[in-house]
Amino acid sequence: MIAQVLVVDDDPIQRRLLKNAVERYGHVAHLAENGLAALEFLRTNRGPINVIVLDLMMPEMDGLSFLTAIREAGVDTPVIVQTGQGGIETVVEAMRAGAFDFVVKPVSPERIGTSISNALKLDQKEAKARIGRRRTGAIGFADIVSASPDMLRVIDLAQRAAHSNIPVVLEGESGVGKEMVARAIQSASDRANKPFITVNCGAIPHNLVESILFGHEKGAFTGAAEKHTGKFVEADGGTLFLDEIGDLPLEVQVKLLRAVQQGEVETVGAGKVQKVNVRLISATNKDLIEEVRAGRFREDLYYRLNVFPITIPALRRRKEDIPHLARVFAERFSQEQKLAKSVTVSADALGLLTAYDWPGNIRQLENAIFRAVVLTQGDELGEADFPQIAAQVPEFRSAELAATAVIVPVANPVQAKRETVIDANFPGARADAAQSARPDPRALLAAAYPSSDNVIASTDDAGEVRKLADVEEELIRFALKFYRGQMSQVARKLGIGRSTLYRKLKDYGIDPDDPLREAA
Ligand SMILES: Nc1ncnc2c1ncn2[C@@H]1O[C@H](COP(=O)(O)OP(=O)(O)OP(=O)(O)O)[C@@H](O)[C@H]1O
Repeated sequence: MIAQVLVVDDDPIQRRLLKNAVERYGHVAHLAENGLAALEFLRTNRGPINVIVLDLMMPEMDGLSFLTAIREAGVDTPVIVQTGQGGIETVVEAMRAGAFDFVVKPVSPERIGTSISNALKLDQKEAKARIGRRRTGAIGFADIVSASPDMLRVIDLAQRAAHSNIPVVLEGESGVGKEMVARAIQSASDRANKPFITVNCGAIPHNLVESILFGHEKGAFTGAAEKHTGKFVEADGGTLFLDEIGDLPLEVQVKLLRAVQQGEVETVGAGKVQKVNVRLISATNKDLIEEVRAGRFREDLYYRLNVFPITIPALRRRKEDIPHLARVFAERFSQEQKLAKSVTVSADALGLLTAYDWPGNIRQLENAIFRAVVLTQGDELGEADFPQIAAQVPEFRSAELAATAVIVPVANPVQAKRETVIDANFPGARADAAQSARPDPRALLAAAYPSSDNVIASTDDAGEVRKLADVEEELIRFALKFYRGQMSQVARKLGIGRSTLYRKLKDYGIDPDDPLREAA
C-alpha cells in the first residue's frame, strides 16, 4: 500500500532525511514545520493521512500539544514520535497521549520504514472497520445505547422532536452522539424514507460553504466548471444535518436565515430562488449564545434554529452508560472481525473504562474497544488490553507498571505450590522492614488482579520449578501482548536490547513480523 505520511519537524535537514526515508519505501511524504502548520494541513488536506511522524520539540506548537489536540478532535491516525537521546520522559508522555511508536534520532530509514509498516497494519484494519462502522443506513432510537437518566431524557426529548418539523439544535462535545441522535430523529419522523444529508460546516473551506449549501451554476465563479446541486436541494423532502453550525461564516448565515425563514434557496450564479422543503437539525460543540455575544453568530439565526435545543452530556457526566457501551461495542466488533466467539469485557476492564474521563467521548471509547478487540489474543478483554487508558487513570497506573515484574514466592499456604509475579513498583511491593506495617502487597495484588491474568507460575503442575526458558518465553509473550507488539517498548520494558529480543523471539519460535498472532 502507498501510504500518505505527514512528517512534522522544525529541522529542515531532519525533514528532508525523513522525506527520503518515507519515499524510499514507496510512500508519499507531506511536510509541516510545527504542530500548528500540521493542524492546518490536516484541516485543509482533502485526502486521508495514514501515518504521522512527529518531532516532539518544536516551536509554536510542540509535538505533545499537537498529539493531544488531534486525539481530542477524534483523529486517530497512528503517530510515530521522534525524540533525541535521553528524551524518554517525554516519550512516555507521548505514548500516554496515544502515540503508536517512537524512534530515537538519528533514525535509520529501515527503522522508520518498519515503524510505518506496523502503523499501517493497524490503520488498515481500522479503516476497514470504519467503513463497516460508518452508519449511513437507518439508525433508530433503539440503536442508541443508554442507561443513564440524562441520556434517557435526551432520547425522550428527541423522540418528541421527531413528531414535528421543529428545528432542533443538538449541543454537546465532539463524539457524544449528536449525529446519531439526528439520524434517529429522522428515522422516527415522517421523513424516514427521504434523504438525510449531512454537512460539516467546520470542515469545508469558508469560500466554498455557500456553494456547497446552495449549489452553483456552471461558470458562476472561477473554477466552477460544472453545475453543482447544493445540499439544501439534495435534502429536499428530507432532513439537512448541519454539523458544527457555529463555524458557519457570517455572510453564509444571512443566506441560511432566508432559507429557514422562507423555505427558499438561491443557487450561486442563478439569479433566481427555488423553494425547498427541508427539516433542519443543527449541531454544535460551541456555546452558541456565547458566539452570539461575541458577534460571530447572528442572533436572529440563533433564535430561528434554536427552537428545540437538546444537550447531550459528555460521557464523563453519565458514566453509567460506559459498561453498556463497552459490551455492545465488544460484541459488534467481534462480529465485524468474524471472531468465532464474541469477546467479552472483564469486570476489571469495565472498572478501568468507567474510571477514565473520555475527552473524545463515545467515539474514543468505541475506538479503544475496537483496538482491543482486534489486538487481543484472548476472549475476554482485561485491563492489560487498555494500557494507554490505564496509564492515564492514576488508580490504575499500577496495571502498566505491573509489566515490570519480579518473581516472589506466595506466602499463602493454599497456594504454596505456586509463585506469583508481582509488580516491583506496586504499592508496598518492596519487602523492606519499614514497610512491614503496610498491607501485604500480595493481598493488594490479588485484589487488583482477581482473575490472575497477570500471573506467571514458577512451579509446574508437579510442583517442580519451571525451566527459566519457559518462564522467559511466557513473560515475553505477555509483554508483546501488553505492549501490543510495539517492539521498542517491549525491549525497553524487559530491559534488553532490540536485537536480543529478536533473537529470543526466534529461539522461542515467535514470528517477529507478526508476534501478536502467536503471542498468547
Ligand atoms: N449512545 C450511543 N450508542 C452507541 N453508539 C454511539 C452512541 N453515541 C455515539 N455513538 C457512536 O459514537 C460515534 C460518534 O458519534 P457521533 O458521530 O454521533 O458524535 P457527534 O457528537 O456527532 O461527534 P462530532 O461532533 O465530532 O461530529 C459514532 O460511531 C456513533 O455511532
